[in-house]
Amino acid sequence: MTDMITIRRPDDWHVHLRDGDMLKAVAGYTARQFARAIVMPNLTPPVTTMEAASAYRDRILAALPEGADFTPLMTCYLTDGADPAEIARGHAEGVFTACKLYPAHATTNSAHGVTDIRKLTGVLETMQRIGMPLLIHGEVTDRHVDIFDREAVFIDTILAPLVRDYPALRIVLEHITTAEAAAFVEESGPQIAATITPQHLVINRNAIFDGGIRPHAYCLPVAKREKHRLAVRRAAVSGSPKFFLGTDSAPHAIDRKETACGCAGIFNAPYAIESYAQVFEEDGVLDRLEGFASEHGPRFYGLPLNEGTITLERVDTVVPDRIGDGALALVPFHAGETVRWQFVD
Ligand SMILES: NC(=O)N[C@@H](CC(=O)O)C(=O)O
Ligand SMILES: [Zn+2]
Ligand SMILES: [Zn+2]
Repeated sequence: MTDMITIRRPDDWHVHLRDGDMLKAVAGYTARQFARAIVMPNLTPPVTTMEAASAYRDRILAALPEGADFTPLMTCYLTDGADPAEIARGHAEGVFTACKLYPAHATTNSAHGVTDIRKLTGVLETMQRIGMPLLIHGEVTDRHVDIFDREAVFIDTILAPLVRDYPALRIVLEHITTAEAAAFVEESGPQIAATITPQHLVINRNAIFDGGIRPHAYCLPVAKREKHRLAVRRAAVSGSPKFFLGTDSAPHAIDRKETACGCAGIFNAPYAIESYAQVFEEDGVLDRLEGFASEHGPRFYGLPLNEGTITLERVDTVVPDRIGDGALALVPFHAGETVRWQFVD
């Protein structure tokens, strides 16, 4: 007897699809499992205008495999000079679903990010007024702050005051990694939510140093101590509508990962839903996977739930060491491991 689960088709509320040949190589993995995805704007140059976002959306649609049923939801990369009028117009015309705040130099391609949140006053007032979500990479960039503390310090010094100053602003704290982040979101009002990646449910910081340095386990925010993984995991499986699926799948070519100064990012798109399903099963709440993967996100964003379904079969699946060829070969999350589920369709 096979064991199957069928859930409403999920969405990915945080993904990096990249551009050019890499986009063509990875888009199909996300489009296969997810009906929609919030596409991160950290290209070079970043996506800061309606024109750039529309053109990028067209390139994504053109990169999809024949017959794919997938809607990219575009985001506007905030800079110090971001224009409230352009953002409001982009939102009204359905080009921008949300804006993305990268503190300058916090992560990959964030050099044009925001140097001081006070520069965004007009933008944040506008977003609050029109109900447009602000998505945040929540880490301070002060190099004197220990890298494992940068998320918690961001919450204390930037996010908590931001929530106080803009009490109706809808905020998603992206890819949370700490007990402090989970608690902050849980204790905030319904306008504050968080996305959670598969890797932050599965690995702690030991994985980055397991018998040697492991570049494919390195992403930002960096994985933390075990107690933080457990707290993030409790939040994900709790059934709270404030926590939802966002893979942060972030492909980088192997030679950019396996080098003296390797890029941050884990490519998890090919087995994303399997990875989440395994977590919910291990915690005895497979019945809550659908809420996390397919319901909490659209409800937060005020979008309709997807109509279709996906089916997963409980069958051991070996994740390959590499996916793709040549310069576009990538090492997926769980490479060489066995996951206990398989996405069927
Ligand atoms: N998560 C990562 O480690 N990397 C992301 C950027 C980001 O989401 O911070 C990337 O674009 O590579
Ligand atoms: Zn980020
Ligand atoms: Zn990301």
